[in-house]
Amino acid sequence: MKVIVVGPRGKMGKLITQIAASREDMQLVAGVAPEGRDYIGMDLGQAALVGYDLGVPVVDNLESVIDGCDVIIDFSTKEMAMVVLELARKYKKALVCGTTGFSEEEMERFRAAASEIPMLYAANTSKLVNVMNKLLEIVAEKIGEEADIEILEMHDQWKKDAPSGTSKEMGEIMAHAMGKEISDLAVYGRHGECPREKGTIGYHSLRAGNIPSSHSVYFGFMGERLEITHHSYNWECFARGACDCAAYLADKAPGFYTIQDVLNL
Ligand SMILES: NC(=O)C1=CN([C@@H]2O[C@H](COP(=O)(O)OP(=O)(O)OC[C@H]3O[C@@H](n4cnc5c(N)ncnc54)[C@H](OP(=O)(O)O)[C@@H]3O)[C@@H](O)[C@H]2O)C=CC1
Ligand SMILES: O=C(O)C1=N[C@H](C(=O)O)C[C@H](O)C1
Repeated sequence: MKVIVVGPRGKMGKLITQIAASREDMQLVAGVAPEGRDYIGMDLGQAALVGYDLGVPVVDNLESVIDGCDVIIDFSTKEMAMVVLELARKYKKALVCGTTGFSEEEMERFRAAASEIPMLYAANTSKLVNVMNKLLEIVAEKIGEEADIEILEMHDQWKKDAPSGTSKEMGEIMAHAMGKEISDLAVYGRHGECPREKGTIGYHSLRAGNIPSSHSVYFGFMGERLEITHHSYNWECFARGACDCAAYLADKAPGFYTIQDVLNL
């Protein structure tokens, strides 16, 4: 499978390139970086600290290399992800997007593209986070309406979006398990009525140091609480998941695929 990585110098892009380079079922064909960077033209293996040359370049124009790939893996910015999406559609290439921070209208553009290309969007590509999502679905369905539900996420100081894509997805999963829409349940920060209506979902975001990612969901009752938590120690679990998603698309027809399809959850 021939792979292009967008943002190969980023925290995720670097690891994705390193993992793809180590896989026998993947061949890297280029990395795509923003215009003007001093690593444009460098060998992708050097730019992404793979440790050896890959014999393919980092370029600043996806369109100049897109013909040579089967799949594009994008973990960049929400602006660049939209450019990548339109080019993937134009050239009929499979796309894995793990970038976060999109509006509902932008998410709809990913879903619409699925009629033309194999499209996999995943706000979190860790296996254990997606197992956690299954647990949240069960708990919210059983006791969500009676609980004070709080989502607390922590990330590094550089993360641009808040709440995280994962916590937004967790909120949606719990709302649907309660037969509701998240837009009717979401409360951002500790504002508004006190105590809050049961079953509403509070979002809290912390940004500190180099924390890779932590998500906790608290279900508060009187006299007891249930906490479900995932911690990642680095970004490797997400990068491995991203490569698994790309491999999953190898023989797929156009359609909207999810990480649950990949993990068979
Ligand atoms: N789905 C998941 O499981 C995960 C998702 N993410 C999401 O992935 C995204 C990236 O995260 P992270 O790696 O931490 O961020 P970084 O800021 O470390 O990396 C982003 C990369 O995108 C590159 N970039 C920016 N603009 C362009 C452009 N126009 N063309 C090409 N490349 C561009 C940057 O280039 P340069 O370095 O030159 O500035 C940078 O290398 C975020 O939205 C994050 O939330 C993160 C982890 C896991
Ligand atoms: O930016 C990150 O680091 C992460 N972003 C994703 C998100 O917004 O949920 C996934 C994971 O939490 C790491």
